[in-house]
This record gives sequence, C-alpha cells and structure tokens, in this order.
Amino acid sequence: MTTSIVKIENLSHRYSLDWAIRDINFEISPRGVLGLLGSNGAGKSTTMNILCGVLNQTEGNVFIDGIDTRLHPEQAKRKLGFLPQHAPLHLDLNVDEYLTYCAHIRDVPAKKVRMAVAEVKNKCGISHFSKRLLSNLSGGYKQRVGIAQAIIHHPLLVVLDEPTNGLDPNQILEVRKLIKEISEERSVLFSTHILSEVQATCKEIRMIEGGRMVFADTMEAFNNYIMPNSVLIYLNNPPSIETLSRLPDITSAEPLSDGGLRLHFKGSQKNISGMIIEASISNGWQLSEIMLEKSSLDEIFAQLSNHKKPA
Ligand SMILES: Nc1ncnc2c1ncn2[C@@H]1O[C@H](COP(=O)(O)OP(=O)(O)OP(=O)(O)O)[C@@H](O)[C@H]1O
Repeated sequence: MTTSIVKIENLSHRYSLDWAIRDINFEISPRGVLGLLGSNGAGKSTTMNILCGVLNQTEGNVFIDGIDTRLHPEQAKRKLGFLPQHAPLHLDLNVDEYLTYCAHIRDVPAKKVRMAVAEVKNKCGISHFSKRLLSNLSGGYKQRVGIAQAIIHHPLLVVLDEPTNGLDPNQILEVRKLIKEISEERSVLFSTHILSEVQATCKEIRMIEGGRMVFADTMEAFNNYIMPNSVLIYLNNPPSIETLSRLPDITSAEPLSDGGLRLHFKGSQKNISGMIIEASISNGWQLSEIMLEKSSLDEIFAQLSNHKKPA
C-alpha cells in the first residue's frame, strides 16, 4: 500500500473491565473497498465507532488523512461519512427533507445543498422516492438513504457497518453494486460477518476475531489461504487406511461414520481429484463419489486465530 488515508495504530478499547479490541493496526488506501470481517462480537463496530469518532479509544491512535482523530476530532470527521449498524434515519421525514438536513449538519454550503441532495439521490437510485416518508421505504431503500447521507459531503472515506444486514438477496446485490460504485471515487470500509460478502465486494480484507486482528492481506491471498485441504471420497471396494495414506500428497486418511473416507492432502487441490480417480481405477477401488471439503467460516476463524493471535 503506497499512500493511505487512514492509519490505525495499536488501537485497543476496553468497556469497563473487558478488552473489546486489542492492538489493532491497519491502513486504508484512498480508493476501493476494504472489508472488515469478523464474527458477532469480534470487535468490528468498536473499531468503526472509534475510527468515526463516536467512541474514544482506551489506547492507540487513529489518523484520517494525517489528522489525529483524538486531537482534532472535528477536522477528522469532515473527511469521513458513516453509516452505523443502526442507520440514523428520522423516519418521520421524507427523503428530500432528511438528506437536506444531513447536508446542513455536514456543513455543505447553503447554495450547494439542493445540488448535493440531487446528486446523492441520483447516485443511490432513490430520486423517484424524493417525497416518500422514510418510514414507508423498504429495508433496501432505507439502506440506500443511509449510504446517501454518508456521502453527501464528498468524504474521502465512507465507513459502513454491516450495510447489508437484514436485506433480502436482491437488495444485497443492489447495495453491493452501490458500494462498488461509491468506492471508485473514494475509500470504503465495510464490515460484515458473512465471508461471501467480502469475497464479492473487496480487494483487501482485514479479519478480526476476539478483538485481535487475525488476517490482513488481499482477498486473493485470503482465498488461497482457505483453499480446501481435505477431500471426501466414497469407495465401494476400499483399500486399507494405510494404503490411502501412502498415496502421493496425501498426509492422512480417516474413516467416517457414513462409510466415506476423508483424505487430508498437501499442495494444490488441482491435481488431487485426478490422482485419486486414477488410483481408484487402476486398483479397482470403485470410486462412487468425490468432493473437496470447504472450511466453514468458524473453522477459518479458529485456524487464523490459533495461527496469528499474539500471546
Ligand atoms: N457498550 C458496550 N459495553 C460493554 N461491552 C460492549 C459494548 N459494546 C460492545 N461490547 C462488547 O465488546 C465486544 C465487541 O463488540 P462489537 O460490537 O465491537 O463487535 P462486532 O464485531 O461489531 O459484533 P456484532 O456484529 O455482533 O455487532 C463484544 O464482546 C461486545 O459484547
């Protein structure tokens, strides 16, 4: 990462006695979507709330465009837009009234408010609902209004806390598309506990678990990391476990209660199925089923936590 618009250094936060996050470090580049992945209670909202100046950290520093958020909170907050987990919508206002109000509190010059409102409505696809009361919008459209208020003052960084939570599959796709569009002009940090969400949207990923950063790299590196390393097979005429364990690249084999066998392998998954099929044919094992096993998010969290968590 060459330049960054956000720098988070040794960030820790304690609610009363318990540490919610501990020693979090990362930077955010000026364009694109960075995904903050973590299970419920991992510390995503705490991190985002501190970044956005809603919460004061116990330890560590946050710089937005070089501005220390603790020393100059107002200046720092001008650089960012925030959609918290519970969108701060005034349900008794209509879309125009609400966005006009947001433009004013975000110090958009009075002469430019109408234009700014029209621009974000257009960008977020809500122009046709200008006079609709927020209380009468669907979940997906409420979320679009929430995103519109976060970008109305042209911030460098937009922080979205679980923006697709509670939406139906179509709404999720639409909000993802909107997030990608927004990230063409600025940086977007968004959090989720759903792995496929970051896989679909982000180039970079930061993963926290139990308040600690357990993974920080590109989505590509993450996908490589979570490549399957076991395969399930069903053989009508199976050999002994020892024979299977001696196959090339197979590190161990275990019998399953349903009659299947799990083979753990090292190296690339690409050649493994071919090798097993060939071995089955030449030895008459009668392979009836073969499938690569994918790790669940829980397993990935556990693996990464054990691997990277500082003592
Ligand atoms: N106001 C609070 N007082 C005490 N503990 C809190 C408070 N807010 C959060 N916590 C605790 O801090 C930890 C991190 O919570 P946080 O909300 O940051 O996680 P999260 O990853 O955003 O989870 P979720 O997706 O469920 O919102 C959790 O153990 C949570 O119970």
